[in-house]
Amino acid sequence: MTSVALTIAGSDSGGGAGIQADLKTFQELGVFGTSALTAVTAQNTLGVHGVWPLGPEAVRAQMDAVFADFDVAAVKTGMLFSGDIIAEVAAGLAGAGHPVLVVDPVMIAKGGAHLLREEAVEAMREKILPLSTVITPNIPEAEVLAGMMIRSLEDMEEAGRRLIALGTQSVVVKGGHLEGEERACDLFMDGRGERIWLSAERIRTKDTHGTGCTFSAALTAFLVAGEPIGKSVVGAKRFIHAAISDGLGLGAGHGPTNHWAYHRAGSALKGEVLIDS
Ligand SMILES: Nc1ncnc2c1ncn2[C@@H]1O[C@H](COP(=O)(O)OP(=O)(O)O)[C@@H](O)[C@H]1O
Ligand SMILES: Cc1ncc(COP(=O)(O)O)c(N)n1
Repeated sequence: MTSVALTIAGSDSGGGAGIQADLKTFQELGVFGTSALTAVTAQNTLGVHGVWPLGPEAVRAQMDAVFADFDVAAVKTGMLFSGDIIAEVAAGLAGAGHPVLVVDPVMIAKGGAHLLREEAVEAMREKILPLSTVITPNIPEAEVLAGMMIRSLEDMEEAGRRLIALGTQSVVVKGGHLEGEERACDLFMDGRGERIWLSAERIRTKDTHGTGCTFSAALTAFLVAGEPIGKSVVGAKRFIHAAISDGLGLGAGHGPTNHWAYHRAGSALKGEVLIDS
């Protein structure tokens, strides 16, 4: 049977992040993607040029329409923008019987634009985190949610523990932004003590627009395919590593990653990601 996932996120007109990255990634991994838009952004590789949020009732109506007609195996959230939208998304997820939920707590775009209002951080912490199967913050997002600075791999572990204490079942702290680390290291932890460090060569490229969206969409797709969470995280890391390695060179700024690189790379990817559990 065809598996269905729902992404609740913002639109990136540049096609590298947001809803567009999620749907492309779902498609590549054999999952049928549905979507609930939270906002439209006018965006390209040079930055975010405008943000137009939808009303919370429009977000909820999209979710309800999808849930009413499809058997949704997992939901992914990206840009949620405001406390009002978050409250409606949380209510919509409860109405759908709390499906498997991957939360990418998108806050600030690489160019500095706010994709989550500051007033909404508390709602993210209190209303969305406790519903999540896994949350995938980058370093600045983990710092805000866990309330601490992250300067080292040890700090990533402490932030992971704090996020689990806030109610998520598991967490991937993504280390792409960790200054001074030679490899791109991410940490998976769950509430039962499982811990996996994933690392891959840090690629020297400016084309990293949408890496977080693409990683969490791939994680969602592997979960939908029935993989256990640890294997899904490894699969997502391989997917994003291929997408960053095989760049497309599009646009004059921070270009998108290559969403079809994973299939082109095939089994050659196996050795690219080191796993330490
Ligand atoms: N230059 C890079 N080379 C290899 N992997 C990277 C690079 N930058 C980011 N990654 C990986 O891409 C994923 C998302 O990265 P990160 O930059 O931490 O999140 P975000 O895109 O949300 O800011 C992580 O798995 C991270 O390790
Ligand atoms: C609509 C939208 N959603 C999310 C991001 C974050 O992108 P990144 O994954 O590079 O942090 C973005 N730039 N635009």
